[in-house]
Amino acid sequence: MTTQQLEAQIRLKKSFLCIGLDVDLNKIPQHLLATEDPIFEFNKAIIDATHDLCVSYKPNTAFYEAYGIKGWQSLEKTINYINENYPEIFTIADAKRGDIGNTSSMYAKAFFEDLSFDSVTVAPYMGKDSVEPFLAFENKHTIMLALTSNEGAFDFQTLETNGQELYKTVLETSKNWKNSENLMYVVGATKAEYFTEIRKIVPNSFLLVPGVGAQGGSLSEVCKYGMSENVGLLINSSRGIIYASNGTDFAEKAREEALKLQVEMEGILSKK
Ligand SMILES: O=c1ccn([C@@H]2O[C@H](COP(=O)(O)O)[C@@H](O)[C@H]2O)c(=O)[nH]1
Repeated sequence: MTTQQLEAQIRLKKSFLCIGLDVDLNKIPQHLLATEDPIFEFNKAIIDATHDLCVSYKPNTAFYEAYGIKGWQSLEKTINYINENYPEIFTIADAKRGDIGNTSSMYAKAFFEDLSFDSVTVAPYMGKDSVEPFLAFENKHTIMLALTSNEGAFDFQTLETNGQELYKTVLETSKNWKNSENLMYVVGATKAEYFTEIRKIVPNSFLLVPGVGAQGGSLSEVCKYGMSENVGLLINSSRGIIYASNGTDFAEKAREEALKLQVEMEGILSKK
């Protein structure tokens, strides 16, 4: 999917919501455990109930890898289901990969070719040659960690190196990499006060913003400081939506939570 197609979906749906599909078998409704593939059945119901309210789904691969080969099969079925039934949705494999060049190329093939995700998250720690293999894929997007939502973000990301905070160096340096137009960045919703500075460096890039909902980040604060001319934000909520209920009404309740965020987003977009 191109960036322009994603922007068109945001305008059409009046939403820049990304729903996180972080499926934990201990948290999903009991009745699904009797099915052959509880993870897929859960995702399918959530997707069918919410696809018109969001522009993106983000399975975090940890929640699938934790269940071995069966989990990976559930991930494959989930991405195929989205691509076949809702091809307008922007898909994110939250896998936080990155390694020496030839290994990164194989990670990129796994997520972009084998699984057909639109994007994958990567860690910037190994530098340019670990990220450029992902950027080489046309109409695919590499979402690089910049300033994460957790407390540990302050351990390294905000430390000063050569007179500026490391996350700023990551943003600035990566703009010069080959095919950098395929880059997006992760910035946590819990760090809303940093968005003004971030927008000075990457005024037009898409930012994937996790941390609204269960982690307490504020949607309105993020939008106030982080919204670009073309919106440029994908706001993620996972647990806050998908675990709204663990009864038979789980998909309905997930829709209600997604709708609350979509309505807030529509309000923000109308004032833009
Ligand atoms: O800085 C980051 C980067 C990634 N995440 C991931 O996003 C979701 C958030 O889930 P919630 O349940 O809405 O808190 C999850 O997959 C994280 O691993 C993040 O939270 N912060």
